[in-house]
Amino acid sequence: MASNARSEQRDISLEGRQKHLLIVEDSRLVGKILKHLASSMLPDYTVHYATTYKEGCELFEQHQHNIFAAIIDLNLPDAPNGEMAGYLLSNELPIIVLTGNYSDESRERLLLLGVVDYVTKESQYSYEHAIGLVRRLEKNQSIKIVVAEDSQAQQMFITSLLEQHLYQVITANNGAEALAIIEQDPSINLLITDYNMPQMDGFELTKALRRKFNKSELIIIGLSGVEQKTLSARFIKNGANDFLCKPFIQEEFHCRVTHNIEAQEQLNRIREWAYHDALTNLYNRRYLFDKGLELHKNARKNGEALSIAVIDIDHFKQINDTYGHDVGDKVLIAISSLLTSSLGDYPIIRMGGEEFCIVMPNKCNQDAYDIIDQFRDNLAGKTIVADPRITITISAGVASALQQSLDDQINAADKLLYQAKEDGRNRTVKET
Ligand SMILES: Nc1nc2c(ncn2[C@@H]2O[C@H](COP(=O)(O)OP(=O)(O)OP(=O)(O)O)[C@@H](O)[C@H]2O)c(=O)[nH]1
Repeated sequence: MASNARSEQRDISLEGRQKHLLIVEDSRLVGKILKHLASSMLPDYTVHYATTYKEGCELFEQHQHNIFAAIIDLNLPDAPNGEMAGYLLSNELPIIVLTGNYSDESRERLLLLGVVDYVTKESQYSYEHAIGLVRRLEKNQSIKIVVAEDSQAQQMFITSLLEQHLYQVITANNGAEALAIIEQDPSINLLITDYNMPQMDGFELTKALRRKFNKSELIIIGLSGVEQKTLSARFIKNGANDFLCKPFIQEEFHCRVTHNIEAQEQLNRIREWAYHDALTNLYNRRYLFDKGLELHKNARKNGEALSIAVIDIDHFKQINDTYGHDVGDKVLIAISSLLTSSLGDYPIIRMGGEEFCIVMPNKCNQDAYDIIDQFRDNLAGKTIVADPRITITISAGVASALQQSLDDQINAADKLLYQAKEDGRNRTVKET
């Protein structure tokens, strides 16, 4: 097992840097298109623009500690043979090269040099692709990829391709090693695995991992040789997301890796939306009955404490009736942000209307009561919305008896909340 030294070095060196992009392009028109696209697609970046090799070098020297990547024209008036690319690559800067005309030789030369990608100046899409790659590189720095491959030459080749795109790479010499690495680090996003390996082959590894991680949690790309065509289908049937036949060309490799990572990101984004309440951005009921259920099951299985608190704003209808629904919404947003800043260690769910639920693993009834009642006490009398000035109080119920289902425990907390309302509001009621 060997984590990649160059990636680690780059990660550290980029930490705290501002986002600066260097563009070196002598055509005013192309430069204008790139600057325009950068301002809309990378609004958080400062763009330095040069039209010659000399200017490009000067700008790089001035801002090199902040420059993250460069998009450069291969042939500049004062550097017709790709000298700009050579200079920036010797300074370990990721570069995307623009070229006026494609040829197999120049493609080969550029990829050998170690550029991130080359883009032919053909259409608006080419320029969008170049700018989009900068954002991709930025995200790649936090993506961890395990390469399981017993051939040292193949392992080094795949690692170098991934490094060029700034991924964090961890290598394994066989399936058993890869399995141990991934089991220890659930933040690993992707595994690229060969089939033929000592100790544990690619299929066994894929099968073992699929018992623990589904396809959106861990992407698996299998590698198979041309002489073993059926391996690819078998990889998929054993749970791999995708496969690649060796030998592959670099573009094909990057396309497959990027495509799978972007699909995973898209899925995670959709899942995030599906789990969040649109007004307050707190979790919603769907989250409660997926993740909350898991927490509840685990607590029961391990004999650990888990408390459920249900909180409700007192006389919220009066706020709506007096000031209107918009002000009511402001109050809901304000209390959600207070809940997050005070109780953000626990999942906070908007159950609907002005009712919130907090799942508190490892908290017994008294501990959970103390935390929730402290929050209630701090809130009472505090101005929650400044204009018009609004103060609120809340009532809460805290249930911790785990013999019930999650649903039953929420109902029990709801009953205690009802009692708090009955007893005069602005109070917390726990189990007796
Ligand atoms: N502004 C706003 N109001 C909402 C929203 N969802 C529900 N409500 C309102 O919340 C109010 C809830 O009122 P009630 O259930 O009568 O409760 P309450 O006035 O808080 O009284 P108690 O809970 O008994 O103290 C109703 O007026 C709903 O229309 C929302 O998303 N935004």
